[in-house]
Amino acid sequence: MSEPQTSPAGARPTVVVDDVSVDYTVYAAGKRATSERKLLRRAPSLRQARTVHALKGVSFTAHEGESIGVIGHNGSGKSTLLRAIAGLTTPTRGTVYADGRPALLGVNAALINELSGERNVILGGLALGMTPEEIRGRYQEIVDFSGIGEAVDLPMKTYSAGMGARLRFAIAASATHRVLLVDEALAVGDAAFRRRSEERIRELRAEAGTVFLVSHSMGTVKETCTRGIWIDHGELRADGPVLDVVKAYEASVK
Ligand SMILES: Nc1ncnc2c1ncn2[C@@H]1O[C@H](COP(=O)(O)OP(=O)(O)OP(=O)(O)O)[C@@H](O)[C@H]1O
Repeated sequence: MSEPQTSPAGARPTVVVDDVSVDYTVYAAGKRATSERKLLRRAPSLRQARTVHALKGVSFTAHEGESIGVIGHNGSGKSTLLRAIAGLTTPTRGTVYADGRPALLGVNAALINELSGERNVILGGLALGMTPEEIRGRYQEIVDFSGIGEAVDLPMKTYSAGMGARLRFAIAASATHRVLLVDEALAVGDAAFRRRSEERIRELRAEAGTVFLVSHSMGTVKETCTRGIWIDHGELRADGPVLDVVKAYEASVK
């Protein structure tokens, strides 16, 4: 079960995670050292600094056409793994090799709250490397996918959390990525939106990309993914066919 998944016949590797560890330094009272200023402000309590080993020597290879569900309990290191693959977090040790620029689409994707949904579709599309023509061509499709309707003309700050997250997902899923990283985005929508998202993930996989999905919903993972990766306290606990990995994980939390 913990042996690495053998590659699908002839499929090209898209992501190689080679012995990756990520450490975070956490300061007194659980404050995170996110900026130099914060660090200086907290200087008197530096001696209370503590290291969190968020990922510990994780290795695996992903291939084109795979859809990989990343599962594990809260704080086990799943988001950190996705951020490392996207190049947003630098591993303390080890290396990530990736095909193209993996796109991380999560409920946190940076859009501007003061701007309308429409402006944000353009902004998000440009950030994902689409040309203005491509964005114009896909605009209606993105808005329809998000299901936010006429609210697209209103500033994003007037949206509910679910509406904002759906629009972010719709923008990011509209581009064709070689490697797409989805962090819990599917948890935010209603049943109809979830169905559209799952369908889109299947399409992206069929386009020979690789999809990583972090989710606490084992149903979604089983329906959407071919392979499971279980991260437990920062370590790769299991890697294999999705049904086997989900079963082992569920057995461990009972
Ligand atoms: N920027 C940061 N600074 C300090 N510690 C962090 C930071 N980001 C994450 N951590 C810590 O690293 C560990 C792994 O966090 P991570 O967010 O990767 O877990 P997760 O599996 O995605 O959790 P969840 O399921 O709750 O979203 C946790 O202990 C978390 O508190």
